[in-house]
Amino acid sequence: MKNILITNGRLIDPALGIDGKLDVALAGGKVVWTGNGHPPEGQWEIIEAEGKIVAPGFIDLHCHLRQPGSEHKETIATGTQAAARGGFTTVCAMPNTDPPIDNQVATAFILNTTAAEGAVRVLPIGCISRGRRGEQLAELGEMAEFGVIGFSDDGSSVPSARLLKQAMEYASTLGLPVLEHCEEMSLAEGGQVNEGIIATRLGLAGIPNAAEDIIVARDIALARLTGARLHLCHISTRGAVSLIRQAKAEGIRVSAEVTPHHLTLTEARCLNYETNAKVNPPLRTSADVEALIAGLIDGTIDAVATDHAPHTDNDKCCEFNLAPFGISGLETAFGSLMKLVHTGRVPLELIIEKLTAAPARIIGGLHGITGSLKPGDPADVVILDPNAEWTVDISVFVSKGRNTPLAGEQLKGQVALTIYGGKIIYQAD
Ligand SMILES: NC(=O)N[C@@H](CC(=O)O)C(=O)O
Ligand SMILES: [Zn+2]
Ligand SMILES: [Zn+2]
Repeated sequence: MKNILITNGRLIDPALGIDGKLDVALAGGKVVWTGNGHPPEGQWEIIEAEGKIVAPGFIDLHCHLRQPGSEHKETIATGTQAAARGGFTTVCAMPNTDPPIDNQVATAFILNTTAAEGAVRVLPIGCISRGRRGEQLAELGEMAEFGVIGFSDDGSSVPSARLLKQAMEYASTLGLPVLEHCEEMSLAEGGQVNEGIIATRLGLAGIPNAAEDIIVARDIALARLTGARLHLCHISTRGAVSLIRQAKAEGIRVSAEVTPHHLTLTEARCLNYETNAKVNPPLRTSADVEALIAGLIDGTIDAVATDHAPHTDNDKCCEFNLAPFGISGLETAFGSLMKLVHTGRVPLELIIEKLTAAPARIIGGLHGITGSLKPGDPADVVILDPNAEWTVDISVFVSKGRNTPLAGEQLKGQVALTIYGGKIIYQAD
């Protein structure tokens, strides 16, 4: 491995409060120095970053890698290559695979496969319930010993408040969060898109905001009761944002994430029965999008996570009703978030914080993840060109999932280079 010196870039490291022209030196898989002018003695491979931003490698709290069981949609190999292309050096894998990750052997499979084939670090999330069936608790303690960073039945909510309360009690003795997909089943059942005028025009059943708000409220009540850490996945409604804001003001241990698509797209994308815009939770209205942006800015929403949910062309090439939910998001995350920066809505430094320091805080220091570039930290770095314009070309996606409503779109802001453990793993052409 060559020693790398990244020079003349603008280093943004929100965990350390750094934003300035600083060089970064990497050796032995670690950051060894940041500073100006005089790097430590040695042989350096120079990476020129003039006009670019240098930041800690992005951390995705929520993605679907589909292995085991749906390797035709994605594998740990292809999903982590897509992560590298998106500037991510750590991704947390949701356990809704087949079989689900609900015990230590399955957890070990994810870690071993990653060690053999992964392009970036994969941190497993374990199921809350056995088989993700929502009936009995999974092997939470055993999975914790094997290194899961939290528990989730993502894909659905835990239907029983009693079971979730139990899960929270166990998770909090293990020091881990419960990550909830917020969707009240009886309200959401059969729903295809956001409930409202567009659903009516399309003749599709709707999923109302209340389906999310009800579970957010229930889960906050359980976090208040148990004192456990609750992390709310892919928040999409204005109601959820205000519930989380109140809960945080009360001192409840709740955190939340939002996806790039919920921050930048509305339900209007589903007109024309565009199945690549079919996602769970559904794309909502512009009033919801505004509330999500406000929540991101005021800290109500802690982090941005992709909820990368790859499906094959065949899966999505069908009647809207029959198409699976999900958007392939790793490769477009940064470019689409930059829309918020270029329109003056959100500062660039805040976007970087939501992709680095914030998710690192939620992971809580496990696996040595800091989301930062201080000497001694892993040499996980992303170099960004904030003004490069590019067209989303699904034919060059490295994810097997080409299911994005952004195909053909022009984005401004591109990942130029990704370094993982001191090695260059992606470089834009
Ligand atoms: N978000 C989605 O639309 N789909 C996810 C499941 C989920 O995150 O709930 C999937 O696994 O495909
Ligand atoms: Zn979900
Ligand atoms: Zn998900």
